[in-house]
Amino acid sequence: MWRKVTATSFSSLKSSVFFTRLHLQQASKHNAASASAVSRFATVAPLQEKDGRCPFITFVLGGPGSGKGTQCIKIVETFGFKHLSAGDLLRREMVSNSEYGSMILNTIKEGRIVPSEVTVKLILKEMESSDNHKFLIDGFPRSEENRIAFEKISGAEPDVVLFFDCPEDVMVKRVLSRNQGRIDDNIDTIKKRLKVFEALNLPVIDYYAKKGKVHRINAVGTVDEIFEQVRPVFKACEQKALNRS
Ligand SMILES: Nc1ncnc2c1ncn2[C@@H]1O[C@H](COP(=O)(O)OP(=O)(O)OP(=O)(O)O)[C@@H](O)[C@H]1O
Ligand SMILES: Nc1ccn([C@H]2C[C@H](O)[C@@H](COP(=O)(O)O)O2)c(=O)n1
Ligand SMILES: [Mg+2]
Repeated sequence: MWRKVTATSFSSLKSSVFFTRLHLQQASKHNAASASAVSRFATVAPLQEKDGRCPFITFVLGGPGSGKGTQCIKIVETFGFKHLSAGDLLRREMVSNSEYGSMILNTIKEGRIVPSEVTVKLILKEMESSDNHKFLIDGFPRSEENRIAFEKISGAEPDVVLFFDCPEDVMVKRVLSRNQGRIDDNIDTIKKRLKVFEALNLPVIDYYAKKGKVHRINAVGTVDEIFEQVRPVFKACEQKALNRS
């Protein structure tokens, strides 16, 4: 069965090495927001077992341009996971005539984070409709609001958290040369995304680090060099993922 989890108080995070005054200000705003976001989820069902198996969940985290999507492609090829990029799901929703379209567009353009109510629904819908039971959830949770909403609604927590740790100058260079026509790949939005990453995403990584779930990957190097750090993480849990029941 799924492990049931409960939300964590922000006070337990205050001693973290990652924490700064900015984190705490942002975190308390998001803590208040998360309570109301979670209350709007009454219609979304918790994740269920499929064919007698519980999903094996990996959260893939790291700053903008740290190489999450690139490494996810290699993990899918090598280990047969289903890749769900929260950013891609939101971009797809944005262009699909959704009632949330303009809100998502403006939020992404501003480098901010879309309310969990929207993102968690999109992720859970994809998980429910997939035949796979091994998931890479890329770019999620981006904030404590995301994390708490996902854990409460799905009734699950990740088995593994990958953290692609990359210096800002490398991330900026990669994003500016990405050339995929993304509305947020410009220097002004990147600066905002980096601030949001530090203020809201590092606390999530810290939370899971304290639970012993984080595998830190040095994200500087060639794609293949980086994958050689990723490979043993999945090798080590291959049996666990296969035998999940
Ligand atoms: N190790 C690497 N060396 C050089 N370039 C890389 C490396 N990994 C990824 N890139 C390139 O950097 C850009 C950003 O990579 P990617 O899209 O995988 O990052 P991301 O973490 O998913 O970013 P975002 O959060 O903005 O979606 C892409 O153009 C990709 O081809
Ligand atoms: N959990 C998430 C993930 C993504 N977004 C928005 C904000 C991001 O800047 C944008 C692009 O995501 P990426 O492709 O870089 O992973 O999508 C969000 O609001 N919440
Ligand atoms: Mg990406």
